[in-house]
Amino acid sequence: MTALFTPFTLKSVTLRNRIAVPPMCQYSAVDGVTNDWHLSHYASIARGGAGLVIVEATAVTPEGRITPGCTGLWNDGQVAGMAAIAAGIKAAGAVAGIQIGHAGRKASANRPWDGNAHIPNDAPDGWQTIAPSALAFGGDLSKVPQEMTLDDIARVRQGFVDSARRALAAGFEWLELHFAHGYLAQSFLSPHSNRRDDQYGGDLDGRGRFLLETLAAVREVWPEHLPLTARMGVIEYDGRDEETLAESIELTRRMREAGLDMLNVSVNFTVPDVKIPWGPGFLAPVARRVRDEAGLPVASSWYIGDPQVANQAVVGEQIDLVMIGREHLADPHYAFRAAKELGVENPFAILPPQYGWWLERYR
Ligand SMILES: Cc1cc2c(cc1C)N(C[C@H](O)[C@H](O)[C@H](O)COP(=O)(O)O)c1[nH]c(=O)[nH]c(=O)c1N2
Ligand SMILES: CC(=O)[C@H]1CCCN(Cc2ccccc2)C1
Repeated sequence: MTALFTPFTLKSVTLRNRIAVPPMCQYSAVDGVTNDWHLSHYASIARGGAGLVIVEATAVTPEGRITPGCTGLWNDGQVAGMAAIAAGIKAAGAVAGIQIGHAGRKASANRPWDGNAHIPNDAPDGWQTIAPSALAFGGDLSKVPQEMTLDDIARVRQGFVDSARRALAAGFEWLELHFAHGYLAQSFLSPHSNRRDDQYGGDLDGRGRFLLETLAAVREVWPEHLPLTARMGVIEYDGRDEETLAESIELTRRMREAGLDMLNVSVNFTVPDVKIPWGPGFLAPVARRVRDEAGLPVASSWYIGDPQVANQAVVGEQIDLVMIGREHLADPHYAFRAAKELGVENPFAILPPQYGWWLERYR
């Protein structure tokens, strides 16, 4: 059996293979509401044969969007569109997941193809950003955020809880908390961005509190039998990697005890000037370390698109689930192509019969 194409069971959910489409912003929503772009995008990518499709970072409050085009679940009017997307993913045979988050000091930005930079607060589609401390990310994201009050923290934490309820109502069976990539939760954890001197800052207990409290609060409303996961940066590549990794693994242990079912291991992106050693599967050994030392299944990502690299990452028990992003943008049928390349028997069964029946018979 080719490891990449073996099923994976987490709680009561079984994926048909180890290939996941990670969340990838489409920047195409209006007031957080999805439309036909999202419906066709997610259905067509799910038809490619991946086991799990995770819908893009979806904001838990309006000011938590990265751009004005980001999706939201901060109100009930956003549920119907998400329910149609979840149904389309399931109809294609994949498990429907969704990521919920808050962009923190990286919010209120233009779409990448509109320059990626912060939108001024007084512009029609800009807003005041909030974060653990009044420290700007830097570069094109130079707006100084407002330091969050304890009420802000409680409101955003409740936003995660309410969005999780709406995700469940929409029919999603896999929830991922966005604790990575320099957004709000990650910026609580990092000493680079969290200089608070109250119970949400200081040592790991303080800097990890928002993440742990949010996880515990979401666990209360997310059914025990469905996977509750988080994506978290565990390494910054800022010269302090050993400390960052040790803290991240310790926090992951605590989150596992609080009900986390899997960690999706990623990079921090908390500060702009870092030296990330990009390369095929470069993060897999780091993910393996988190898996072994924190004692829970892990997913991971970043340049694992080559089917041989992806398969090896599973065979070598580095990661349990391979998140393959950009390759799916280039080819929604990535899983079919990988199956052919890895010599899986009957790769045509990976695709829906509308496509597979013909491709198998007339080559
Ligand atoms: C267009 C686009 C949009 C997003 C992303 C990427 C890209 C290209 N990525 C990161 C993505 O999930 C993935 O981890 C990275 O792209 C690395 O994997 P690949 O090297 O692309 O397979 C991303 N990550 C995340 O946690 N939430 C998100 O919403 C997004 N959005
Ligand atoms: C929302 C999120 O986590 C995303 C938004 C888009 C950029 N992502 C990070 C990224 C950087 C470089 C290449 C691919 C991806 C993070």
